[in-house]
Amino acid sequence: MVTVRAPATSANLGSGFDVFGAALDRPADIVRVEKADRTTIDVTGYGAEFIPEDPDSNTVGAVAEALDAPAHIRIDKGIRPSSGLGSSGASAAAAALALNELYDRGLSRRELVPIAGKGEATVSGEVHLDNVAPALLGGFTVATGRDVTVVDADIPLVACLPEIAVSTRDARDVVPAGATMEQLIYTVGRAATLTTGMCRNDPRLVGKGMHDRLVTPARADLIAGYDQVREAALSAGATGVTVSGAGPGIIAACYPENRQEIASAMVEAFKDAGVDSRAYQTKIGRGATLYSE
Ligand SMILES: Nc1ncnc2c1ncn2[C@@H]1O[C@H](COP(=O)(O)OP(=O)(O)O)[C@@H](O)[C@H]1O
Ligand SMILES: N[C@@H](CCOP(=O)(O)O)C(=O)O
Repeated sequence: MVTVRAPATSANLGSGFDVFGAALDRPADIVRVEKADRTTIDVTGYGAEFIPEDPDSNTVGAVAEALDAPAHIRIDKGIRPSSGLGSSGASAAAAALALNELYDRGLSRRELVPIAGKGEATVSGEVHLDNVAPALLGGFTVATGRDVTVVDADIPLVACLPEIAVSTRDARDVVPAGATMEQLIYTVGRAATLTTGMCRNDPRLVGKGMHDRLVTPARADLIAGYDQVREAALSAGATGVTVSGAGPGIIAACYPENRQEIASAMVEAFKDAGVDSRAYQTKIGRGATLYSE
């Protein structure tokens, strides 16, 4: 049996749609695999009742098929599905690493990124590697085509998850079809600022670089209370706040001393908007961890 813990991830980080991603220290999914004649899946944990166990519909099924690695796969969800915290991608990344080990396929973590991406695409509709790359490789990742650059950044974060479900597939439908030159110049400036901040471990630059005028406004409209929660986090000391992945999670960058206050402020602001939520005080963390038995 092989067991893997794969972390939640926050994709886009505002200015890096479909490119930027960050592994979060917590929460995480745990995936256990055992060899079998055909693939079967059991799901337990947070939101398990909303996750299909049919291999054709669960992200881990396509991974097992791509690796020609049939297995009994047990998924213990620590990351709620339809969260914007890379829940479906975390299971796919964990399964890729676990099955590669179980069947001794000898692929590197980088080689597993597109395989896990195939699994994730079964639910989101299109391949985007900005969840599975950080889930496998850790840190802050820049995924362009098959090239992934990793920065082992150390940035404190708060991820606040409201009791609203937004599927990545639906949230991709509201992405604008094009951009003006002015919007492109703004986005490049912010993305470069964010990347510099990650390389320097500078929460101020990371927060500044999270601002986005292109994709985020349309997605924010799908999250009740977004503007109030963003304002509350900024007032409590966040250096930047944006939609996490496709939402409804909201991610804030900060200095360590403000993290607790920001988490409370975000939960309070959601409550004022009539929405229950849960805040994770976290930071950029490592990629999936492998445990063999
Ligand atoms: N292993 C899995 N973990 C989480 N969600 C899964 C899994 N397999 C299939 N799904 C489906 O994927 C959808 C959630 O994925 P997605 O919309 O991309 O959100 P998230 O940001 O949580 O990854 C849900 O419809 C869920 O049922
Ligand atoms: N780049 C994707 C990321 C989706 O992340 P998720 O955590 O919501 O699955 C997108 O923005 O659609």
